Amino acid sequence: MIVLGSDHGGLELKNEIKNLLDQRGIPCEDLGTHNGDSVDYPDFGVAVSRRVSEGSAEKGILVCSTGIGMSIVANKFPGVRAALATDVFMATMAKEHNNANILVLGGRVLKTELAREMVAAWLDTAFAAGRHQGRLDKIAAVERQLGTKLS
Ligand SMILES: O=C(CO)[C@H](O)[C@H](O)[C@H](O)COP(=O)(O)O
Repeated sequence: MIVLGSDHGGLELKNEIKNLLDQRGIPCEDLGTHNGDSVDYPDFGVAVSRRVSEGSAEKGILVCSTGIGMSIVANKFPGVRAALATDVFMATMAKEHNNANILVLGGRVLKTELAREMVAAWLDTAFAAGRHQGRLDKIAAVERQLGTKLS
């Protein structure tokens, strides 16, 4: 299950991504926003990140105008590794090296076709593990030390 979220600045691209997931037969749930009214990106970033952090969704995709705000929000959540990507190489590395469980995109940054290629690259790439797992373990250790908790 992939959960999707956007603000008004990411709505159009999020809808395109939902089409891509539907075409590929990948189950997804759109947690909003559902229309073009101005909203606050943290509300939707939290909704998606909470689901991934709790484990009720395996992955998430977040879109705001730039992707920056959504990245800031998502990476507050324990166990979330949210990656803001702007090209196919970054989207690929986000999975291969970082095992990112949330991909973050900028709706006012990316052309639709590029974004679709990026999502496909992120989905189709395998985590390389090995030395990269050790680095993720260090991030998880920092999270435990800082005592981040969901409330
Ligand atoms: O990109 C964003 C945050 O990083 C959000 O999409 C904001 O909405 C963006 O800052 C644009 O805001 P506006 O209210 O549409 O002017």
